[in-house]
This record gives sequence, C-alpha cells and structure tokens, in this order.
Amino acid sequence: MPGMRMPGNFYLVGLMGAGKTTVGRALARATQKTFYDSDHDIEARTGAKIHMIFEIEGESGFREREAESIAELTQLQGIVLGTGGGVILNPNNRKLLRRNGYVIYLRASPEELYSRTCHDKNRPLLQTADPLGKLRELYEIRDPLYREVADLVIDTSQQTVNSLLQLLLKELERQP
Ligand SMILES: Nc1ncnc2c1ncn2[C@@H]1O[C@H](COP(=O)(O)OP(=O)(O)OP(=O)(O)O)[C@@H](O)[C@H]1O
Ligand SMILES: O=C(O)C1=C[C@@H](O)[C@@H](O)[C@H](O)C1
Ligand SMILES: [Mg+2]
Repeated sequence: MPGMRMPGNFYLVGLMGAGKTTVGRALARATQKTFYDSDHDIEARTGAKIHMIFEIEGESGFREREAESIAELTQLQGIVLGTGGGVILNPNNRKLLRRNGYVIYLRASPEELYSRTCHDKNRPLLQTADPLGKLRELYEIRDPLYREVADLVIDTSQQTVNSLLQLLLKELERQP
C-alpha cells in the first residue's frame, strides 16, 4: 500500500545481508519517511569506506563512531533507519533504539546471509578464510540481542524484498 503515512520511526536491525538497507529504503518510500543508514552516515561523516575505518582505527574505533552516529540519528523524527549489523552490541545503542522507535529484526539463516553477501567486499568482518563460519558465530551471539530490542521479528527466508515490504506494511498497520 504505497503512500501510507504512519507515525514515529522504524529501526531495522539484523546481521549483514539481512536486507536492512534494501528493505529499509522500500519501507521509507512506502510510508513517506526519510531513509537513513548508520553505515552510510558514518561513511559520509568520515569520508572513508567502512573497511578503511576498520583498517585504520580497528573495530573499536569504528564502534565509537557508530555509537555517535546512533546517538544523533535516534534524535530524528519520522525516519526509517537501517542500522549496522553490530549496532546492538552496545547496551546504550540498544537503549536508544528501543526508546525512540519501533524496532524490526530482519532474521535470516547464516547460509542465506552468506549467499547474499559473498560477492561484496565492503564487510570487513567477512574477509576471512571461512565467512560462513563467521556468520554462524555472529548469529549465535547476536540473535538474542536482536530479539531483545525487537518489537517485531520478521523471517526473511524465501521472501523477496517486495513480499517483505507487503508483510511489514500489514504488520505495522495493526500496531496501535
Ligand atoms: N529477502 C531477500 N532476498 C534475497 N536477497 C535479498 C533480500 N534482502 C536483501 N537481499 C540482497 O542481499 C544483499 C544485502 O542486502 P542489504 O545490503 O540490504 O543488507 P544489510 O542488512 O543492509 O547488510 P549490512 O549490515 O552489511 O549493511 C543485497 O544485494 C540485497 O539485494
Ligand atoms: O555486523 C557487523 O558488525 C557490521 C555490519 C556492517 O553493517 C558494518 O557496520 C560493519 O561492516 C560491521
Ligand atoms: Mg546495510
């Protein structure tokens, strides 16, 4: 149902390849909200690609920049926010997401995530000899954290971006 106006913010969480950026853009268009993406925000602020920030400042440096970005983006109103896959590792990020928006967890199996991300080199955590093993490890650790912050869990298996959008709009329409 394109053009449906809904109040508040929608925040998308999930692992790398879950579809936060792709589905988030479509959801923003359909609900007449502005789309933001925390990874893109960090790249715009620093003028550097994510993998470059990891190389120069390490993961901890990236996480500090990510926390700054989340603190600012969660002040905005009427947005759809696609978050970086590791945003939920920081308890303060989790608090800000829960407090300021409706959080949607896009779930997918490590195998599906692997097939969606294996051709893309801009995800430094997957530049290992065994990216599927890494995704399995991250899934084990993070799935409970995504669930902890989520108002809604959507299984993205066997779903196209468009069918996910329709499903989401139907679910969101039912919210008070
Ligand atoms: N439901 C889906 N089915 C098949 N392919 C999908 C689906 N959702 C996303 N994709 C594809 O998977 C790839 C990764 O999607 P996307 O970049 O939106 O993921 P992300 O969650 O934003 O990942 P990251 O955390 O790394 O930013 C894209 O090529 C996208 O077209
Ligand atoms: O899962 C993660 O920890 C990451 C996911 C990406 O969105 C980027 O934020 C970065 O590559 C780290
Ligand atoms: Mg993304």
